Amino acid sequence: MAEAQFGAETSQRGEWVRQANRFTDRITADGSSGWPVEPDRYRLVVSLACPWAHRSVIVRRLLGLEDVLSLGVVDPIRDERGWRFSLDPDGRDPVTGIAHLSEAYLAADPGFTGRYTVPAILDVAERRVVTNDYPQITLDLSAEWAAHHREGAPQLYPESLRAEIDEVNALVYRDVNNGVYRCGFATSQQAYEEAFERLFARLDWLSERLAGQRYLVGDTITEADVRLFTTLVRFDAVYHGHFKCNRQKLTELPVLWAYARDLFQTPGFGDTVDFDHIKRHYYATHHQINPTGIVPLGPDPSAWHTPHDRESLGGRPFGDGAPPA
Ligand SMILES: N[C@@H](CCC(=O)N[C@@H](CS)C(=O)NCC(=O)O)C(=O)O
Repeated sequence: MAEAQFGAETSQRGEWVRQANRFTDRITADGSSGWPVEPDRYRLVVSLACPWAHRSVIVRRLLGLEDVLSLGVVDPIRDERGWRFSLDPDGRDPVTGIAHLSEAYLAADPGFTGRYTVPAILDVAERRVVTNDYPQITLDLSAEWAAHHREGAPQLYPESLRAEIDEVNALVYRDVNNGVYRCGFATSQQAYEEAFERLFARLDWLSERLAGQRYLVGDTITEADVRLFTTLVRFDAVYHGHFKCNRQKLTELPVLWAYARDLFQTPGFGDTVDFDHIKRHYYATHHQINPTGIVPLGPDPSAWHTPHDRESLGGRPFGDGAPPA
């Protein structure tokens, strides 16, 4: 199933072209979208393996939204019906009662034929997907859910920095976040090489930028750091080998490695990383690029805890605010 779905997203030149997000409704503070922000009404469903979903897990935690927006975690290994709640008792999500995420997609649109993707926010009572629009989900957690943020929550998407954050995010998305997939899912040598060159050129650009500043935009953590982190933290575990992104390992790129460790050691980042889910998902489910399904034992993750020495660059992770508890 996964192979056929990936086939539909492969161009004639062998390039990977990601499907558009189908459910783009927004949950808003004023309810004008028809989906008002409301504690306990919605459920965020993620795979801990998935970098797009990981963004929302980090942002939810940094903003202290755990008590108002619950989290469902699917099994990193999908079956023929896609993501499933087989980690939960009786194989059902304890809040919505569904066994497969596809049930919530089909409840929203019985004719849906795309991939059933995470992250998705479900309306609990209706057991249906409201949105799988992952770039908008995190921005809305910042802007629309502000009334429910914890005290001292950071401004991840401040008005004054939005243009710069958007600009950095667009480049990081094209060349890095999605760039690793374009390497891994390329089906022609040329498409792979083009994606590879763009990826590492952008990592060089990021290294230069981050050599003199602690965070990507401004002097505190923003949405831009969250988005880059979820790719960097997977780099050596899966992208370097499985997706053939192997000019260097992250650990061989000193600035980015220190930057990634700095974030990893910040509450909300490293404590949301699950290397077991990450490695099993990528290596065991992309049969077209790893037919044996063997999951490598390395790399040793203990290096993530070594000192990063980036405090001297100035900046404080949460500005005047406090880290999440
Ligand atoms: N919604 C986006 C991005 C989210 C995404 O790709 N999530 C992956 C996991 S990292 C997924 O859910 N894949 C399900 C599948 O391929 O069937 C998309 O449709 O491409």
